[in-house]
Amino acid sequence: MIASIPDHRAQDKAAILIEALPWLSRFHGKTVVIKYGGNAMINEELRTRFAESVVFLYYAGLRPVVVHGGGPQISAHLDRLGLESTFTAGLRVTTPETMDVVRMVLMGQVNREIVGLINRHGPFAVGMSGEDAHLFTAERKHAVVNGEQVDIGQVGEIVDVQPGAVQCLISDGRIPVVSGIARSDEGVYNVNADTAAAALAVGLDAAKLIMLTDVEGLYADYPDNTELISRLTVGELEELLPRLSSGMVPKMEACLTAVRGGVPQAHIIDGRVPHSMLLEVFTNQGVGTMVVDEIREAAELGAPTDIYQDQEENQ
Ligand SMILES: Nc1ncnc2c1ncn2[C@@H]1O[C@H](COP(=O)(O)OP(=O)(O)O)[C@@H](O)[C@H]1O
Ligand SMILES: CC(=O)N[C@@H](CCC(=O)OP(=O)(O)O)C(=O)O
Repeated sequence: MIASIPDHRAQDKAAILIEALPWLSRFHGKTVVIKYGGNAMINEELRTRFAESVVFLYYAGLRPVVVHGGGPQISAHLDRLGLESTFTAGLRVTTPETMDVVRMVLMGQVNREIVGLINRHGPFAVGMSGEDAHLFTAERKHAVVNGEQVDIGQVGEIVDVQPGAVQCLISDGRIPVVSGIARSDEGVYNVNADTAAAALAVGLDAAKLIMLTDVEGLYADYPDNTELISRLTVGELEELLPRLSSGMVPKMEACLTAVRGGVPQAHIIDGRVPHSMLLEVFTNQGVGTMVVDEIREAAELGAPTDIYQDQEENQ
């Protein structure tokens, strides 16, 4: 009997699947922290596709951990209550009244919805607040405007991460879904979700931090020029940071914290594109903006680079 040859479409699918092989091998068993921003969860279709991608990563042998935001959802709820949203240097000015709404929307609405969507596929997702089991401990953070410190209320800066409870969930085959609220002996704090995701990625020694947002990645000269920067070293990012504007500031600072803290790669990708996360993890071309530490990368590849040569020349 002669075996029938599959048509071209089936062969194309096989080629796409086999392209993922080196990435499956590289990331098998590795923890990947995914920051899911409020702007990338604006409709049911996107939220459903996001949950599918997370479950796909899980079945592919990675250990996904989700840290979610919900800024637009918090603002919408404050608006319904007749309360104004005020941001200073990209951070929400958080009065005690605002803090109650932040906590309610993040844990009672956004976290529940993500957990529910992932759990359509099996008993995987477990929701947690950064307050649980001392996951995130914070201190009060001040914003800096024109070199002056400005009081922005109950906004926190994470000073300690105890990832034990998250690690237990991962070992038990679960997908932790974490909101960026932090505790302290004085009370609770509202933490920017990008910052919380970076702190957790470092605490878990993650192989990657992926941030989903509502743009393709980091643009070189936003808003005048939307040319995408596809790869950037921590040194280049440090130089660029003072010229960035609000939304991207916490995001790029978070990439810097993660990579400086030992996470090999941090990525900003477009959460409006269904399954963009899978394109980032499993395809050769990648998507969005990737931040790497050039010295660490060179050491892993075992190849001499200009940096090492420069250092030798300077010695
Ligand atoms: N250089 C830049 N490149 C891309 N986007 C930028 C840049 N500077 C500012 N932004 C803004 O940052 C926004 C993303 O940040 P944010 O609104 O906080 O998203 P999220 O809810 O995903 O955390 C973009 O929609 C864009 O308007
Ligand atoms: C201090 C601070 O600004 N906290 C954010 C927390 C949510 C968040 O970061 O959500 P996105 O990722 O969707 O922007 C806020 O209150 O909006």
